[in-house]
Amino acid sequence: MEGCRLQAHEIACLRGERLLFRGLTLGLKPGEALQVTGANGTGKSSLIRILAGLMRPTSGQVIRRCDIALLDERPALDPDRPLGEALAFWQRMDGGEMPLERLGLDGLLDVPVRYLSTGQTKRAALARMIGQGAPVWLLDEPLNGLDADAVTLAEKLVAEHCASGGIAVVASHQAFALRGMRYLAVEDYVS
Ligand SMILES: Nc1ncnc2c1ncn2[C@@H]1O[C@H](COP(=O)(O)OP(=O)(O)OP(=O)(O)O)[C@@H](O)[C@H]1O
Repeated sequence: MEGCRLQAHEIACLRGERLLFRGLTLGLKPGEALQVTGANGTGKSSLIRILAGLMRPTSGQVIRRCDIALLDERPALDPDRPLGEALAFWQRMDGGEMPLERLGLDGLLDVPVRYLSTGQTKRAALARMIGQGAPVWLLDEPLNGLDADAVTLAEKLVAEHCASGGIAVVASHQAFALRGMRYLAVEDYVS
């Protein structure tokens, strides 16, 4: 993860008729974490999608010098398959280990994905993201639907990722406890 970098230089995002932000610059090195804050609709998810390479910035440049894993509201798990099979599909593709027991998923492997609760689905999405083994984690509202214990676990998993040289960007209007976290308020980049 040593040469890994995630940088955005003077990026702007126009969606429809609305300029969400402009002149936004950020840079993250191994071990660093950033929380993107802002009220609903200010552009947190849009920024995450731009950093992930799923959307082009209207202007400016993004530099990604390593693999990226994205966690958002779409877990990309086949709703008709049992959770174990849906995760095994990604494990074959990605090759990494998923901490199923730690995430409390080991007892749910026979349950079809569509029957999982909101929090269980989020924990499954976390497992999938971890299994990707990517140095950069982009997490869009990772705490939505999690109970207090699962919130603490998610914070711990991100802390461990950064402690081992990973990079994390967390977009959330909720508090995310992480020592050394930096903050970027999208509203500061509204024209
Ligand atoms: N495809 C689109 N075309 C036009 N406008 C869009 C599109 N997708 C999102 N928007 C608008 O862009 C704005 C920012 O959306 P975004 O999802 O990035 O905000 P957010 O800060 O993540 O919000 P929330 O906290 O509610 O998740 C919103 O006003 C939204 O309606």
